[in-house]
Amino acid sequence: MTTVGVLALQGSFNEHMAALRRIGVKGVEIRKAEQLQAVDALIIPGGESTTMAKLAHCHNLFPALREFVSTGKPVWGTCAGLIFLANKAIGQKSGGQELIGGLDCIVNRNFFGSQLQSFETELSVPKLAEEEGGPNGFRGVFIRAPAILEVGPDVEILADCPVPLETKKNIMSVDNGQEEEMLVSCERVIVAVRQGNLLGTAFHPELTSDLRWHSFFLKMKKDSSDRSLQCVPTLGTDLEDSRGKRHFNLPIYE
Ligand SMILES: NC(=O)CC[C@H](N)C(=O)O
Repeated sequence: MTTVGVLALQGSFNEHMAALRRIGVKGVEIRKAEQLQAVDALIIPGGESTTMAKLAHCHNLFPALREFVSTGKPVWGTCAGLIFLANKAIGQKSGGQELIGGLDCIVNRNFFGSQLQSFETELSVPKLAEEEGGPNGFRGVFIRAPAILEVGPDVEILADCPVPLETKKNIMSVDNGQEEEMLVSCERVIVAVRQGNLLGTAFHPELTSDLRWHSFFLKMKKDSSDRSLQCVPTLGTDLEDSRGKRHFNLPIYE
């Protein structure tokens, strides 16, 4: 049976665990390096990437996380998790932050502005619809979200979105009490990518009732000899884990 690890240091790991339960896949909260050996795929949730990096450093998780990425097992970073997976992040707090790396892209950490500039928008996701069915659109929940500014040649763009007027007007991005100039000249930015075994989304699919990104991720596999990671939809039900503990699905945005 497929087991998916969810990095559970900080951020929206509970929501990813609940999404996995809803599609009938076993999720395991990962807090220690050795736990990674027992999982087939890994989700790095949204939250706050600097804090997550400090916690990962304290728990000596970086070597094991980098090793996991290099094995070719599927790894999905959502929002702060996307920043964590990127080869380069700009707009970091002073002193910088450690990244896992592997995803050949440059992200801007708080591209869309502060928490107050969080927004929701309908994204066009043809690749997701092609592989998972359903509508061409997906409700993107962007919370103090990053954006992908540049991608390498092996990176497939799965979704982009127009830069909101508010972001364009915001030529100052405030971080750590310091104002830093951020000129927004582009009309659209990239918000979802795939590169081999790595998936990155700048938004939060785990906060919606549309589970297609989770199911899409579970079908990513190391090479053609691997069986795809199976999932059995159990929409709308609450599940017991292997120890008989009952978990209730969390409220989601409809
Ligand atoms: N919702 C999120 O994960 C926000 C990420 C945040 N911009 C960061 O730097 O970590």
